[in-house]
Amino acid sequence: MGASQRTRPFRTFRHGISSSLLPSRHWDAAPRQTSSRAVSSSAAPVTSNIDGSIAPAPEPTPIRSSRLKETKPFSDFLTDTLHRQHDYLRISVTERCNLRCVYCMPEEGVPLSPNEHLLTTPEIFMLSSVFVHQGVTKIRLTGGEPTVRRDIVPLMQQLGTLRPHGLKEICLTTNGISLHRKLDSMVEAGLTGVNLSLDTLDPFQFQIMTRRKGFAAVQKSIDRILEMNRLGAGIRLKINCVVMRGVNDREILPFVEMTREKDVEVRFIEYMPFDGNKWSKKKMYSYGEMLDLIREHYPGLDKVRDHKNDTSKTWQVPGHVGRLGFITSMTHNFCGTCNRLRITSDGNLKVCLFGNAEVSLRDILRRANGGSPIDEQAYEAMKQIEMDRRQGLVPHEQALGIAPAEAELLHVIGMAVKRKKAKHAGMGELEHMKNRPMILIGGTCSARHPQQQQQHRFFAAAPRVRKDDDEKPRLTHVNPSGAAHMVSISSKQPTSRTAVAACAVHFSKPTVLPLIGANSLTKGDVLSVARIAGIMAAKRTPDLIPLCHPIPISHVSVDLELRPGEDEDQEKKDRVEIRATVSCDGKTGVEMEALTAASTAALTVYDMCKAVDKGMRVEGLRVVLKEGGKSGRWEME
Ligand SMILES: Nc1nc2c(ncn2[C@@H]2O[C@H](COP(=O)(O)OP(=O)(O)OP(=O)(O)O)[C@@H](O)[C@H]2O)c(=O)[nH]1
Ligand SMILES: C[S@@+](CC[C@H](N)C(=O)[O-])C[C@H]1O[C@@H](n2cnc3c(N)ncnc32)[C@H](O)[C@@H]1O
Ligand code: SF4
Ligand code: SF4
Repeated sequence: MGASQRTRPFRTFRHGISSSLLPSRHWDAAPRQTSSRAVSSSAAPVTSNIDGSIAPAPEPTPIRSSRLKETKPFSDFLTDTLHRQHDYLRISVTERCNLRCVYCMPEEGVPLSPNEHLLTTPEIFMLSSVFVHQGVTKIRLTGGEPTVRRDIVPLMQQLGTLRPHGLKEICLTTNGISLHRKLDSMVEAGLTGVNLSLDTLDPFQFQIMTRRKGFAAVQKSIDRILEMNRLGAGIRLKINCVVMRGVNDREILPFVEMTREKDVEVRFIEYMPFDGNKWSKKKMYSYGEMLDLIREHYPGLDKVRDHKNDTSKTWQVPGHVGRLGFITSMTHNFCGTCNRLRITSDGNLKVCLFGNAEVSLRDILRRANGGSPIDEQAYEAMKQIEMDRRQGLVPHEQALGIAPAEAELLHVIGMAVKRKKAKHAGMGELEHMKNRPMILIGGTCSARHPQQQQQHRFFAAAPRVRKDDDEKPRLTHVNPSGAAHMVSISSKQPTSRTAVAACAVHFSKPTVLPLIGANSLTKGDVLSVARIAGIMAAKRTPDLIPLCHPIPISHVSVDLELRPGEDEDQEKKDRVEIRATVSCDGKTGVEMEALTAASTAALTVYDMCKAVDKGMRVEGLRVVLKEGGKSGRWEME
């Protein structure tokens, strides 16, 4: 992308859309490449913006790129109102993991998104390409555990093709379990840095902290990196060690010793609270305490100058080859120089690690493919449409293809970045933050008050009609004498069941969504309050819906996503999309609970926004998935 595109002010873009973002040099006379292989690491440097494969690249010489850096103002889309320039993109490539670290994941793992919700490799590449052409110079692949993604190496190869366009670093954060098997091909693809998580140097303690075996495999990965570096690979290696008091704090000094002869940066991370990780202040070992402990044994410990965007504070023991870093998320925030954006594995852009607001980039991309996930074949077809568009064979207004997606992506990214706050909730407040996903409701709702177990007094809702053997219709919620009753489920076996319900609140004004995203409505944090309301409502369903059984719910989550309208005229309005998931181990399904959760969350959004938009509509309440019980899995088409 040329300088003029990079500096184009955001407001100007809103009104003069799309084609200017695809400079003709990217398209004219560009040879069409027909396979995804064409974008592998060995391909000629011909990538373009979102299509990534068909344009002549700028010369990749260091002199020229440094000159460009000096002369080009940074992209306005990636610059926030505090002038922070976001040139570092973290992409989560999977939700899965082969470990269960005590500070990160519950023992049973976390509920995974359906596969089709996750970004495909072409989608990750397309998004990366857009960001790189706007000025992102560093991409970190993370997760979950990124190495468990089957196509992680081909993905990295594709990202490697963005290097001539300004991408300087391709990094990986990994637990190292299977890295040694993929490392060589990753380095060949362009991997420049590995942050490897290792919290202990004791194999038994490893098993306690990760709830899995694998210490030897991690060592193998570290050894292989160091060996490749001795051969000149130049992989920047950092070891991430989360310090928990009473668990692994006795290993701080052995880790410092590791830097004596090994060229690594060992980074001690302050233990952060995440939902379900049983965080407590007592278990958090602070930066100050760690420094005191290390200084006691290494009095000459020296401060090393940090790069302005580093999350860690760097130190070195004189004479040691390696260095020490401290990630002080809990005690000293580093938000003032934040240069990070993140994309979740299901394609949402998050402008802050602790921020609540997310916007879906995946849906914008997929709209350009008629709403379907973009696989390699679809990606090739989209590129072809774009070629045809450039040659006038497809009308410019045609919604399919790459150009409309790219234009909308930049619009949405720019809006989200502009809404980024100065810092997250504030240090110290982190431990009290309410905006975490409330995944597990646990025993509290299943242990209902005995009064809640009684039959319900109301039966105004239309009962289901079932036919008896003699074909006479029978009302299932009414007994033979005509009195309302709850259908007996005593003969049913409990099974694990899940239901997902969805709906949306559509706004009549374009001003509301940004206010919610910036959390600046006078009534408070709309998304958090609505989420809690939905969860509470799910638990109260049998109190609201006549003849509904009280069910021992084991899990409720309510997700709310801000979706900007699809066009300038707001024809498809800005909306908050709501999705409620409820699970139980019970004898009857939980779709009523899911519907109640989704609708209550929607009503709460309505309540909190009615002062700024009286024309809101709650729409599309429906069950989208049911799983478990006799009928197995059902999903709305
Ligand atoms: N507050 C905050 N902490 C972060 C952020 N990104 C990473 N961290 C912290 O940094 C730790 C290590 O993360 P890594 O994935 O290794 O990434 P990193 O430290 O940002 O990576 P580099 O700076 O590129 O080495 C995480 O466990 C978090 O504690 C962020 O955006 N904000
Ligand atoms: C979530 S992991 C994902 C990448 C990869 N699976 C790994 O472990 O490196 C990214 C980083 O977050 C850190 N992390 C996870 N939970 C944390 C917590 N509660 N406090 C501080 N850091 C945490 C991990 O140690 C790891 O370095
Ligand atoms: S820290 Fe990484 S390896 Fe450990 S459970 Fe979390 S995602 Fe998995
Ligand atoms: S908490 Fe948010 S603003 Fe602060 S450094 Fe992390 S991502 Fe940036």
